[in-house]
Amino acid sequence: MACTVYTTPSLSMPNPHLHQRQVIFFTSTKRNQFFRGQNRAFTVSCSAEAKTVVIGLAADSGCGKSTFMRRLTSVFGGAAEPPKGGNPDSNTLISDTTTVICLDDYHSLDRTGRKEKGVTALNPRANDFDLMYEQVKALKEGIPVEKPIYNHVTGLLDPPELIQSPKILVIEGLHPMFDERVRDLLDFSIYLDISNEVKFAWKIQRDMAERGHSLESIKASIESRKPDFDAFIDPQKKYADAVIEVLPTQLIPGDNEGKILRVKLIMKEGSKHFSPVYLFDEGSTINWIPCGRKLTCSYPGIKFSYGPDSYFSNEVSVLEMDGQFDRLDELIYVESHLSNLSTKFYGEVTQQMLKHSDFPGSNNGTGFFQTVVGLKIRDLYEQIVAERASAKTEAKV
Ligand SMILES: Nc1ncnc2c1ncn2[C@@H]1O[C@H](COP(=O)(O)OP(=O)(O)OP(=O)(O)O)[C@@H](O)[C@H]1O
Ligand SMILES: O=C(CO)[C@H](O)[C@H](O)COP(=O)(O)O
Repeated sequence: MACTVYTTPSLSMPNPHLHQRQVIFFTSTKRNQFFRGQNRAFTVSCSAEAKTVVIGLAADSGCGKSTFMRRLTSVFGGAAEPPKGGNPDSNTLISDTTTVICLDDYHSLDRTGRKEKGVTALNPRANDFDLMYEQVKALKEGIPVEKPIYNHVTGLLDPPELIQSPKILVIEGLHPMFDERVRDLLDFSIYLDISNEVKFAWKIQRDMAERGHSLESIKASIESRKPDFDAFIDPQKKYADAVIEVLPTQLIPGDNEGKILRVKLIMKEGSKHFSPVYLFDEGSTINWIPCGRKLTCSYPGIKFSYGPDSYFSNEVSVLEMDGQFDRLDELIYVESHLSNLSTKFYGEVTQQMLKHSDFPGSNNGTGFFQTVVGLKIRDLYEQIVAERASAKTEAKV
């Protein structure tokens, strides 16, 4: 961290007069403090450099954040695990390059507190945005923090855990783009926009099949969260650099089963370090049905679309896939028609998809576009690192 040190000639002086400045590298976490040394007083004033690349991932609960995180960390290599020897109910996942923190840890009200006050976890009143901002900022500047833990098993706030500043920090949860101060710390932001019909289908699949909840309780839970979801979570999508929107298919008229999906990757134009992926010809409007000799498709087939559009008054490029793959190895045919994928070798998207074929959404646009966004994030990270390295070299010359 680069800091300016102001020194005084002697401690005996009233109102220390700052007369000397020099820039040093200071590793203490004690910033902007007044220190007394041997016959000298020091005031350390730091304008800390960003060290960590910060990514925000917003979505409602049960909308695929964990799955997306697993795909992202896999792109960087290495497995993501909870902090070693820590709280077994920690929500944090750490790999060699990335640390994923769950913003549920900034709930200021525990489950009982929320019940007493009649607010949901989606309501800003149930969350501590000041602490979220302070800690994300500190981590971005390379300073470790003691982050609280929200325990989803007990519904209580557990003692904090120590989080070291990683190369890439992902903040995932309900509100990564809600608070302007936190939003400004993000180098890239993603919103997973799951339509109500699909969210319902996924919730039924998980909460009924895997958690034994009744259909009525799932419906009631979705309904009770909806007003706060509409007020506080959904509006964040206008800030996202990339939105993955998941809708029911249009290939089967009237389908509301939520099994075959139409998925849009909405990519903001002009975001720093991010250039949208395109199909065939950048900026053109394209409809493509790739089924035939090179891609096996069963009913109802696969349709891709690509083109420019406007999203909350921002210029965007939209890539859409409706339908699902029968054979994942044939995805290479689709991949070879896409450009600007930021892959390191031919077929890397297909390789990633095959590696995680057991993850939800691997046969459709959800898994495909999550993988593509993961590769774009790796590219963004590498660009930022390269820029910093060249800035340092220039500063030395
Ligand atoms: N792409 C997908 N296709 C089909 N189902 C999916 C997909 N992504 C997620 N799901 C379903 O939603 C469930 C939740 O996914 P995941 O754990 O990734 O979401 P989450 O947002 O992290 O959830 P939570 O916040 O509740 O922990 C999965 O178990 C699966 O049933
Ligand atoms: O929306 C959520 C974020 O994932 C959860 O509902 C919120 O964190 C409260 O958790 P719990 O239901 O375990 O008390």
